[in-house]
Amino acid sequence: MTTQQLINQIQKKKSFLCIGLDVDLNKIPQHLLTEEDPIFSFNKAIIDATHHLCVAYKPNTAFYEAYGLKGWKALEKTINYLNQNHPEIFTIADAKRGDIGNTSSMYAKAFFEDLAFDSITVAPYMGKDSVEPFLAFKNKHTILLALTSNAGAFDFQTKTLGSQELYKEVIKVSKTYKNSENLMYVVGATKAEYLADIRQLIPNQFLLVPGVGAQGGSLQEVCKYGMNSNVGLLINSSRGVIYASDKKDFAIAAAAKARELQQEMEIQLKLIV
Ligand SMILES: O=C(O)c1cc(=O)[nH]c(=O)n1[C@@H]1O[C@H](COP(=O)(O)O)[C@@H](O)[C@H]1O
Repeated sequence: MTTQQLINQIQKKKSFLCIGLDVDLNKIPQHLLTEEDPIFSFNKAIIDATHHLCVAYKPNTAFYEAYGLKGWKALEKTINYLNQNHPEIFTIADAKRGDIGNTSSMYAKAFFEDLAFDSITVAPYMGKDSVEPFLAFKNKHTILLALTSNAGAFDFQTKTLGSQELYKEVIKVSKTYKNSENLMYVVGATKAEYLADIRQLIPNQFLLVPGVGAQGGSLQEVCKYGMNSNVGLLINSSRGVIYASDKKDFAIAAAAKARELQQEMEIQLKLIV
């Protein structure tokens, strides 16, 4: 998917919501456990109920890998279901990969070709030759971890390297990579006050912003500091949406939560026109 197609979808749906499909069999409604593929059944119900309210879905691969082959099959069925029924939706494989060049190439093939995701999250730590193999794919997007939402982000990412913080160095150096136009960045919603500085460095790039809902980040604060004229934000909520209810009404409850977030986003969108 091109960035322009993503922008068009945001304008049409008046939403820049990304729903995280982080499926935990201990948290989904227990009646689904008798189904042949409970993870896929859960995802399908959530997607059917919410696809008109969001522009992206982000399955975090850990939640699938944890269930072995069954989990991977459910991930494959989920991405195929999205690509066949909702090709306008932006899909994110939250896999946080990155390795030496030939290994990164294989990760990129796995997620961009075999599973046909639009994007993947990548850790920047191993540098240029670990990131560029992902960037080589046309109309696919590499979402680099810049400043993450967790407390551990302060261990390294905000430490000063030379004259500036490491996360700023990551952003600056990554802009010199081949095909850097395919880069997006992760900035945690819990670090909203850093977004003004980040926007100085990357005014136009899309940011994936997880951490609203369960982690306590504020959608309004993120928009205040992070929004650009194309919106430039994908705000993710996983647990806050998909586990709104653990009863039979779970998909309806998820849609109600997604609607709440979409409506807040619609208000924010009015501020940039
Ligand atoms: O890359 C991510 O998506 C990510 C980066 C980050 O800094 N913080 C973060 O929470 N995430 C992911 O975003 C999701 C957040 O889930 P909730 O806290 O349930 O909304 C999880 O899948 C996390 O792995």
